[in-house]
Amino acid sequence: MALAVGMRVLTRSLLRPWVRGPGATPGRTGPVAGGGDCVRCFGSPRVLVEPDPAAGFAVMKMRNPPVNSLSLEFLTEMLISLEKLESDKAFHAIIITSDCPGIFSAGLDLKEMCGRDPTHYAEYWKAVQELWLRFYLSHLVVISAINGVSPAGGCLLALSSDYRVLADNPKYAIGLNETLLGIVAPFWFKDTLVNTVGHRVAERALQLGLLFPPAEALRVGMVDQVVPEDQVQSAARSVLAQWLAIPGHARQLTKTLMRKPTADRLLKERDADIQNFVRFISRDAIQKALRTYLEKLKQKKS
Ligand SMILES: CC/C=C\C/C=C\C/C=C\CC/C=C/CC(=O)SCCNC(=O)CCNC(=O)[C@H](O)C(C)(C)COP(=O)(O)OP(=O)(O)OC[C@H]1O[C@@H](n2cnc3c(N)ncnc32)[C@H](O)[C@@H]1OP(=O)(O)O
Repeated sequence: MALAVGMRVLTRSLLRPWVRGPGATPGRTGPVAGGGDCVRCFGSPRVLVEPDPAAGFAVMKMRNPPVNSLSLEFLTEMLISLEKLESDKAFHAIIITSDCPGIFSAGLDLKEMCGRDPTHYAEYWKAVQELWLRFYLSHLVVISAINGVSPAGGCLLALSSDYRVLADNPKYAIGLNETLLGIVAPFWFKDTLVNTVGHRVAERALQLGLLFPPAEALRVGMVDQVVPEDQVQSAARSVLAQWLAIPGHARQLTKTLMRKPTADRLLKERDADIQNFVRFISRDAIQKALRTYLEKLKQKKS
């Protein structure tokens, strides 16, 4: 309910034409980060959408610095942008990438799961479920251009796309590292990983909280392609052409056929999953583990 209200407010206030570049004003064309002109960018403070309707796709850039952690507001803004693109017949695909150098996404925002009350945890988890369901089942082709590190929820986001291109940088590790934080990846994170890399690789990766550097990620099938860092966006665009050449209805029905059973598992027990999360995350031991982890991240700097 709160999410629905929040989304209505955000839709009204945030989804206006958005033009990037020094001195750019809304409604005008301006330069964009990757070069070239942004004809009609739109979006919200944390999500920049660069549409190319003539080519049938849009680039969705995450920009929630410093690390694109998936806060409630950020999740909501991503959902709204995705819904807007899905409801526009001009778009058949999106490329999701990051505007934060070196970071695709640091995953779920630990501050949303630490020191808050059960109502907040429930609202937050519902938004996490919603984003996964929308991306995982989207009728659009979703390509991840992974231009940075992507642990846990960042990895889940990438795994929810149809194809993953990862920049070849040893720092850009990807994986579901929840156990390293003393928490447990829920069954639908696990199912998404199993569907991608198979049961044995997933079992080992999940228990050990493995974060795979690019070559390893490619070897186990966690990503589909590893390319030099400066070619991630162009590689994503090239592969998109192949996906868009397939008759859309046939591809979409096939995607549904492959993914619906996994999504249905969550859809059937959404409320129970929320309650389970709230119970788990509220435990003193889990709260302590998360605080300690956040503290370690801070200490790493000093
Ligand atoms: C029986 C039970 C069964 C089932 C259980 C039921 C339910 C399931 C329960 C729980 C599941 C919950 C699932 C969670 C999934 C997640 O996504 S958890 C998040 C995991 N993420 C990480 O581990 C990444 C942590 N971050 C990093 O490793 C580094 O920050 C990173 C490599 C991304 C970048 O490094 P660097 O560039 O050096 O930046 P800093 O480390 O200095 O970070 C900058 C500031 O950002 C803050 N920060 C980093 N990550 C997060 C985050 N995920 N959330 C919030 N904040 C984050 C960091 O603290 C710094 O803040 P500061 O500037 O110090 O204020």
